[in-house]
Amino acid sequence: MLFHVRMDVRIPNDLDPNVRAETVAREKAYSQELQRSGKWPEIWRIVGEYSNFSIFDVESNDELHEILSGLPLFPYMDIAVTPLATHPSDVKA
Ligand SMILES: O=C(O)CC1=CCC(=O)O1
Repeated sequence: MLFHVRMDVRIPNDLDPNVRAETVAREKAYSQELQRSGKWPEIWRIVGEYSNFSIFDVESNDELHEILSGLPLFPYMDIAVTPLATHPSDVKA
């Protein structure tokens, strides 16, 4: 199952800088492990924003929820999920 996910990162300005750096480093490692596994095949920075567009390829809504809620930056994010279906005009389908 494919999902388009938008993540808007909203880290509070008063968060301790060491906690911020450590959380961002854990986020990168968590994300890269999922990218290597194939579950997070695309991640793109949205130009001019501390946000990304990502594609997830997972087995279920529950699996996506588990992945997203496990993001180290999850407490500091607004997340919007869009389920994707095959387009009838897609030449690859
Ligand atoms: O910087 C972001 O867009 C948030 C994020 C998600 C995965 C990652 O490494 O950073």
